[in-house]
Amino acid sequence: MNTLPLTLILKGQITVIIGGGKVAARRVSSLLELSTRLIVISPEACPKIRALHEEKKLEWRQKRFEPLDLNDAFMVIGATNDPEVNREVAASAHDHTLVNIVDQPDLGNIHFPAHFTRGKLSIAISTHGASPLLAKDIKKELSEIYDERYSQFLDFLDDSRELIKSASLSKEEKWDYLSQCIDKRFLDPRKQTQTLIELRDLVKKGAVKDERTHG
Ligand SMILES: C[C@@]1(CC(=O)O)C2=NC(=C\c3[nH]c(c(CCC(=O)O)c3CC(=O)O)Cc3[nH]c(c(CC(=O)O)c3CCC(=O)O)/C=C3\N/C(=C\2)[C@@H](CCC(=O)O)[C@]3(C)CC(=O)O)/[C@H]1CCC(=O)O
Ligand SMILES: NC(=O)c1ccc[n+]([C@@H]2O[C@H](COP(=O)([O-])OP(=O)(O)OC[C@H]3O[C@@H](n4cnc5c(N)ncnc54)[C@H](O)[C@@H]3O)[C@@H](O)[C@H]2O)c1
Repeated sequence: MNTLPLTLILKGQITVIIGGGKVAARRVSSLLELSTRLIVISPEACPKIRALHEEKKLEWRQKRFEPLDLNDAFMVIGATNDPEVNREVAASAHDHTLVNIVDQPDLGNIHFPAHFTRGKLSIAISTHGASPLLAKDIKKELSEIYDERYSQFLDFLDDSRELIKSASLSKEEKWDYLSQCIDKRFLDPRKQTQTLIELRDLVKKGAVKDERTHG
C-alpha cells in the first residue's frame, strides 16, 4: 500500500476516540499535548483516561458508541475491543474525516506510526502495519542516536538559520554557513553560544556596511 507521511497541525478541532482501553490511552498520549479537543466514548475507561477526565484534560462520555457521536469530529479513532463496533465506526465517519481503526487499519485513511520528538525534531517510523514491533524497536535505536541534546541543537539551528538568512551574504555563502551548522560538533552548547555570537556580529557588520553603501 502506498502512503504519504505528513505532519498534522491541529487548531482546536475535535478528536473522538471510541473505546477507553490500553490502545485508546496510547492514542490519548500522542494527542494530549496538541491543540485538539479530545472526547472519549466508552462504557468503561482505564485509570489513565478516568484521571485525565477528572483533570478536565479530556471529556469521557460513559456510553456505548452510536454514529451521532462522530458528527463534529475532525479525527475519529476506532479503538474498541469489538471488531464489529470498530467496523461501524469506520462506516459511520464522514468522508472528510481522518479515520484510524486500530484493529483493521485498512478501514481507515490514516495510521499512527511509532514516533518520538526532540524539541522541534520529530521522527516517525512506519512499517505499514507489517510489524509494529519492528517500528517500536527502530524507534528505540533512533532515540538513542538522536538523544536529548537534539532539542537544544534544533533551537540552535533555528536561531542560526534566521541570522544567516538575514545576513548580507551571497546565496552560496548562506548555503555554506547553513551546511556547516549541522556538523555534529555543534551539539556542544558552548559551540552553539559562540557561533550565535559570531553570527549576530556578522549580521550587525552587514547592516553597517549596507548603511554606508546606501546612504
Ligand atoms: C507503532 C505503534 C504506535 C501506536 O500505536 O501508538 C503501533 N502499534 C504499536 C504497538 C503494537 N501493536 C500491536 C502490538 C502487539 C504485537 C503485534 O501484534 O505485532 C504492539 C506491540 C506493543 O504493544 O508493545 C498489535 C497490532 N497493531 C496493529 C494491529 C492490527 C493489524 O495489524 O491489523 C495489531 C494486532 C491487534 C490484535 O490482533 O490484537 C496495527 C497498527 N499498529 C500501529 C502502530 C499501526 C501500524 C504501525 C506500523 O507498523 O507502521 C497500526 C496499523 C494501527 C494504526 O493504524 O495506527 C505501537 C508501538 C508503540 C511505540 O512506539 O512504542
Ligand atoms: N493498533 C495497535 O497498536 C493495537 C495494539 C494492540 C491491540 N490492538 C487491538 O486494539 C483493540 C483494543 O485493544 P485494547 O487493548 O485497548 O482493549 P481494551 O480491552 O483495553 O479496551 C477496549 C475498550 O473498548 C470499549 N468498548 C467496548 N465496546 C464498546 C462500544 N460498543 N462502544 C464504545 N466503547 C466500547 C471498552 O469499554 C474498553 O474501554 C483490540 O481489538 C486489539 O486487538 C491494536
